[in-house]
Amino acid sequence: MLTLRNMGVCYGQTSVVSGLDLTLGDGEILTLVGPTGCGKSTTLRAIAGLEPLSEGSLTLAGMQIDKHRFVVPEKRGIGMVFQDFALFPHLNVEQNIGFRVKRRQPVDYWLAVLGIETLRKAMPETLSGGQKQRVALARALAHSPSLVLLDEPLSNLDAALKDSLRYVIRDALKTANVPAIWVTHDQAEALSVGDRVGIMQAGRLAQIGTPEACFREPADRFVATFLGDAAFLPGRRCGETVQTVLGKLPVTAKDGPKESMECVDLLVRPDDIGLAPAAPGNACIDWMRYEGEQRLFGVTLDDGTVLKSRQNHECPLLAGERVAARIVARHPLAMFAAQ
Ligand SMILES: Nc1ncnc2c1ncn2[C@@H]1O[C@H](COP(=O)(O)OP(=O)(O)OP(=O)(O)O)[C@@H](O)[C@H]1O
Repeated sequence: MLTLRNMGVCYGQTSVVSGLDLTLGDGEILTLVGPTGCGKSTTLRAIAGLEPLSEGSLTLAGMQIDKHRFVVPEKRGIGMVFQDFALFPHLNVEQNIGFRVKRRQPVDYWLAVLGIETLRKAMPETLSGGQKQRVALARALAHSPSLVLLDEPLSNLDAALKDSLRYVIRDALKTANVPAIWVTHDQAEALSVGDRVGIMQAGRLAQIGTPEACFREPADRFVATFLGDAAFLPGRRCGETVQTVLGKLPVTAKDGPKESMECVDLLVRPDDIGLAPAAPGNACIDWMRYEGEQRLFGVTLDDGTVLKSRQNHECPLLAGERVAARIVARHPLAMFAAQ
């Protein structure tokens, strides 16, 4: 288990990470996403002991660490997986995995679980990127770490391999039942492999929660737009519903300030909008992008609101056509104060 309390990190006088609070349970995978330079790698480096804490504390496997109590990286029991694999070039696969591991059993076990038994005598330079990353993960897990940190583990691999290897890594972490923090640039990767997702902005956690909660009920507009295509439909609040040009819609109405909002914007994603040919309709198609399995449409409603709609690839609508746009989402929409 890992606990961060108000953790902060500075480079010189510059604070780059601050106020991080989180607890990772046994076997829990947290994915960390955010724009470039927001402090994701620095957070991992501080947890690993490669940067000192400037504020707050970190508790890991009974060790309490803060700016006065430092524990060297080798004593933290953390397994690291990097984007450049970082294998020892002069050691073969089983020697890499077994490096400083006293027993043979975990080496054989992770060779088998990760499907690389036949590569045990291979040298790193003869391996593909995907194979190297499996070896790097096996090496991290063979030490029975109390935490695994993964810094962009898939970013040096091609798209098709990325999609399959992400689940291989997730399954291996779950088999080991070890908590992990997995930094990625890829929102789809973060949402699909994390038990929870943390979205960072300018050194702070803007939101942390289950992938579904962060995607559907983002804490703010930054999270809403960072996690996926987002448009905002203006409306006027009346109780638990909001009156918009697309009808009266249910919203996620809960906490404090939102209660007092009257003029609001509702988060609508491309999958929330249905289109049908209609004259006169209520909208016009501005453009269409063919994506293979689907088509993405840019649509302007008659009141000037600009939205996107994603449809099946067989949808025959074309740019310039009049359409009836409607909300097809079956969940209440997230609501923000109007801007
Ligand atoms: N060794 C360093 N000395 C000074 N500043 C640094 C150092 N390493 C990183 N920074 C700065 O700290 C901030 C956070 O960097 P960090 O690498 O943690 O961001 P990141 O979210 O991982 O970015 P990316 O997604 O591009 O990898 C950036 O402004 C970066 O320029």
